[in-house]
Amino acid sequence: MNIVISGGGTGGHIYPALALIKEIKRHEPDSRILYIGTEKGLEAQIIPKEGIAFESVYITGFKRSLSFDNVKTVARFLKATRRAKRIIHDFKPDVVVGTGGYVCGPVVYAASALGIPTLVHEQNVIPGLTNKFLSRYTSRVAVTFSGSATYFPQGKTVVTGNPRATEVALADKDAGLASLNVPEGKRYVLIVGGSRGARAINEAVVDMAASFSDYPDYHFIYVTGEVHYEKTLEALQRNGKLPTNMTVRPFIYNMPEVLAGIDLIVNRAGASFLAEITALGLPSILIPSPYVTNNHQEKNARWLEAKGAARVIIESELSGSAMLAEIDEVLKDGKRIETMRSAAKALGQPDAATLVYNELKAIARA
Ligand SMILES: CC(=O)N[C@H]1[C@@H](OP(=O)(O)OP(=O)(O)OC[C@H]2O[C@@H](n3ccc(=O)[nH]c3=O)[C@H](O)[C@@H]2O)O[C@H](CO)[C@@H](O)[C@@H]1O
Repeated sequence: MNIVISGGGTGGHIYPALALIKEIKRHEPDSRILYIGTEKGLEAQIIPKEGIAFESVYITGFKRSLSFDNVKTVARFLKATRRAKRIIHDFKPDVVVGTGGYVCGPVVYAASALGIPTLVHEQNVIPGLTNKFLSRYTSRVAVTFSGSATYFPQGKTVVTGNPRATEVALADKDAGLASLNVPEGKRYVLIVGGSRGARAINEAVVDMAASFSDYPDYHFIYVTGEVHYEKTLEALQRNGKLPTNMTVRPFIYNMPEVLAGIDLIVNRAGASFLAEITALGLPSILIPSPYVTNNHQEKNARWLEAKGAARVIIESELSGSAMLAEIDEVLKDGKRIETMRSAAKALGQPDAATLVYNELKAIARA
């Protein structure tokens, strides 16, 4: 099966695409894959690193409010669609897939105009604008949560889960910790602010890092986000020497393996991360981003909290000490952590990638 796949802007749209590519390759090692993204999105760094062919189109997102920029965006959309049509025509895929983010708009639209079967994958409970628009033209819509099926046309919408869940469930847990060079025999806490890092979480960590050494049984793995790395490291060092039970990284490229080895995650509440956490049955402390459409991260987080899988701290109530107290409260209570683990696991969908692959087989040109 030859596939063009598009998704981008942030990791939450790119990693499900990568997980799906891995699943396709697992079944069909000879399949040809082409990824279409934008030069500005994280995909331009991540995809070529994975050895996958990458082409780009130029496109920006629509503003939800009335704005002259939207006129320019329409012009860019038309131009990007023409370019996507040329790329797709030359590559001759059997199916075209979009995993969200505005770059999918021209790519999936171009494919359906060319009569090529298409599928979009939606990671969130509340769908993004691009997927909603595209769902009118696609052959299939694959959703992560049954609750979002109501936003899409009936008859072509299927509940599959997020393909990244499968990748994480198959990950080697010892390899992740070994790659970070962390000491053995600790309780491992990963602190991360989604795929791009989060200023509020970084401030809380800078504020509390000096106290990490009061918890020698814990090892803190802290991901700042690529663009925040230098400044955050400087701020940490300004507060004194880095504690020895702390590892700081700008980004982690082998996240599935790292997630498989840790005991607790402190994070935003992006949908792909949540699919990973639940596939593994990993307890979490979630600080939803208040800066997203329809406050959807808080809805994601409250869903896990209601099932007993996660604790939630609202950003306005976040401080270094609140975060550290919550981490310690979860980790020191063996019974609580077990309950959180099984509650998270019950929500996991580890066969998601296979379900999406089966849909692709069903619609692909013979
Ligand atoms: C601010 C914003 O608009 N956020 C959205 C974005 O989040 P964001 O891009 O942060 O996405 P998620 O938190 O859902 O997922 C991040 C992905 O990046 C990976 N990762 C992250 C950090 C790292 O160092 N290494 C790494 O590999 C994670 O394993 C995961 O697969 O897309 C998600 C959905 O798709 C949405 O739910 C989020 O609301």
